[in-house]
Amino acid sequence: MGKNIKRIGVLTSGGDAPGMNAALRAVVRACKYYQIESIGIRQGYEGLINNDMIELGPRSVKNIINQGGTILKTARSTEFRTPEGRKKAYEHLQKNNLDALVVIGGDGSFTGANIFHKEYNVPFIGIPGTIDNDIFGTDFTIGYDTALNTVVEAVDKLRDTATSHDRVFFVEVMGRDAGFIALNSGIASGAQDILIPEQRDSVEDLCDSLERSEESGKKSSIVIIAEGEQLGGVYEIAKQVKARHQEYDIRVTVLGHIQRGGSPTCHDRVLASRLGIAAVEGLLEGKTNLMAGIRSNKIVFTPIDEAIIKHNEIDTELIKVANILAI
Ligand SMILES: Nc1ncnc2c1ncn2[C@@H]1O[C@H](COP(=O)(O)OP(=O)(O)O)[C@@H](O)[C@H]1O
Ligand SMILES: O=P(O)(O)OC[C@H]1O[C@](O)(COP(=O)(O)O)[C@@H](O)[C@@H]1O
Ligand SMILES: [Mg+2]
Repeated sequence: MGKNIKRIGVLTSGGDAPGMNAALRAVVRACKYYQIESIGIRQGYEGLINNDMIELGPRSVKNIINQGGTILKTARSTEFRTPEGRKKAYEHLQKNNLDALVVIGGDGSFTGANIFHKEYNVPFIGIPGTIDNDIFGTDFTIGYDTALNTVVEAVDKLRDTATSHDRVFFVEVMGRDAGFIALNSGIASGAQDILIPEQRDSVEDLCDSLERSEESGKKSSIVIIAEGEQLGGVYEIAKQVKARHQEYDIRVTVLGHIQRGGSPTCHDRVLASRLGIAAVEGLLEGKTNLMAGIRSNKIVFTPIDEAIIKHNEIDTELIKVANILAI
């Protein structure tokens, strides 16, 4: 076993994501399997700063594989962004004899862990947990598949009412700076147009698309807009379309945090289970400053700097698919 790791601290940080519990369960059970101890840190980095931790064993994580959210709770900790906050965190880490950390979170959480490592040399491995799927080094982040399915289910319902009233629906989905949720849910829910931050869009193009839809005989349309869209917010975009087409009966729906909850899909549970075990095994092999991810269905470790700085490109084939099917 590498680096004398006997006690691992595990935390969930940043925005919660369905499947974080499944990842926690896998970390705790892998620790037991490899005969080391696992300690749960509550509320992300806040728990390190406030010494809020709990010993975990295989039975402490029973009945959570199917639960959304995170039983450890999560936080966006402003104090951890300060050297003083991280000093307190390190003191409590030492007090609890933690030899390494598993950080389940997004790019922000990894940035924090990286800075902490540079200052105090604490080994850590990150597990990508965010619905946004915006992390380089993995084909999928934990929670993304569940969020996609939630969006598709919701848009299917909107389609029923859109069709009944011959309306145009503008639906805003999450994705702070990324269009993965929008693009994939848009294809799966049969959207007429999909607006994502990675692409240059214009209200003119959007109107063209809606006009084409009318000309081809469609009586109602759904437009999916990522919250990070550069053109502006969904209400503003809807207003601009209405100004050009007063005859359109437009409605706006912001799906919001409903996308962050719910029981994780099979895909997210399996992904989380694999990554949780990989993170523990990585630490025991002496690995650090890496993110465990999955690419082409194989576990891969990516340097954390790369995971933070690089970005997954939007697949242009998917954009083509969306365009062809909107005919
Ligand atoms: N530059 C930073 N320095 C120290 N800690 C950071 C930094 N960026 C993020 N963090 C920590 O990670 C937490 C989670 O980051 P956030 O961006 O909110 O979510 P996510 O990890 O989901 O991207 C922050 O609340 C903060 O405690
Ligand atoms: O939960 P909050 O603080 O309202 O933040 C909302 C943001 O969190 C997300 O749901 C997930 O982002 P992170 O996983 O990076 O935290 C984004 O899609 C959204 O922009
Ligand atoms: Mg983030």
